[in-house]
Amino acid sequence: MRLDRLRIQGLRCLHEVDLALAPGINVFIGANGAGKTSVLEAVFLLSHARSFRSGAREALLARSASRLSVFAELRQANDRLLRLGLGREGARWEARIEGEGASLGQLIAECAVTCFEPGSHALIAGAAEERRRFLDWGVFHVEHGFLDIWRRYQRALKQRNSLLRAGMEQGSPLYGPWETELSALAGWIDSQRRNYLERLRPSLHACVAALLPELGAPELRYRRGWADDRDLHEQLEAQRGRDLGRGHTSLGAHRADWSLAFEHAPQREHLSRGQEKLAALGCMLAQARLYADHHGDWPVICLDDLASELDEAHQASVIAQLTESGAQVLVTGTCLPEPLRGLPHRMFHVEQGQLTPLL
Ligand SMILES: Nc1ncnc2c1ncn2[C@@H]1O[C@H](COP(=O)(O)OP(=O)(O)OP(=O)(O)O)[C@@H](O)[C@H]1O
Repeated sequence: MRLDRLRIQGLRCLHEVDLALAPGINVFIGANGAGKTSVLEAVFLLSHARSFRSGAREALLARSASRLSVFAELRQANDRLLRLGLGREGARWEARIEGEGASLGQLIAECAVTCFEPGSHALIAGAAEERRRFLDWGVFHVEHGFLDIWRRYQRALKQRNSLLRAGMEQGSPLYGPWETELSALAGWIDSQRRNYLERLRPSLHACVAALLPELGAPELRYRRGWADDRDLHEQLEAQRGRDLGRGHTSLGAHRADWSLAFEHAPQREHLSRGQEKLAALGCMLAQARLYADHHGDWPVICLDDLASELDEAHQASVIAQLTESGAQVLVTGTCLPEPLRGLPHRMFHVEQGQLTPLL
């Protein structure tokens, strides 16, 4: 899929931006703080309804604006053109598809964006939440019902946590229904996640090994969030006493995690920061490739500050993979990354939130 047109209003320093994008490579060049990453942030919002940057959602809204919005004309496989919009006024997101109100789930089902940025190494070295998000984004695009089940799971979890925080005694019958619900939903979530990881495994091996051949074969490991030998319902009941002390539910699908280990770097601590980044990028490219296999359409690929994240050989390897795939690519930098010289691309100069196409 590709963005033919992108309009951004009231996002950080981007007050009013309207761009016609090239189907292939688009490069955004400008000084620090010019607004390059914010363009990628806008694109990412359409497919995740959140930013890839940490920090409060309120910070996305330009200081002088009361509303932020992102609008895109998205061309999908088979040349279908979709008009998508996402706006935020106050604390609420509002999605639109073809001018009609839509749920966030409907919006993100239509638009797929993968973004590699300076914080991406967190996928390898950061908290488990980052990896669960990655995994669940992939699962959602194979099985859209996932979002609904995940929300129901979160509601049941909240209820059990409220009982724990209220100090409800271990033997209370109030726990039972929530534990039954959690256990049934977690079982479904776990099986979807396993299926997805099994499908991801071959492209993950190929993409990660292509970027990090020196580390040998990668191995994908998954933990579902509760012990393998008994069902969750039983474990939750047995765990009530300890959970009461902690004030939250310590077992379940919200505790799942996955990791990558390498033949020549069996522990995460064996990876350099650059290798963490490359491993994260490999995972993202693998996910994008699996998406393309499933939907017949590559996600839009964003590469923030590519030249300062990767050495030139790795930049060239990524660009070669993406050029071959035919994916639309949005790259930012303070200058044109060396491997892009000589390749067809559209370039935009970014300065104080203003974008100018360069010929
Ligand atoms: N809520 C906001 N309202 C107005 N301006 C903001 C807001 N949040 C951030 N900014 C400004 O918007 C700009 C955003 O910069 P962005 O991170 O997109 O720049 P960049 O070109 O990617 O920079 P770098 O090369 O340093 O990474 C910065 O100048 C920042 O100070």
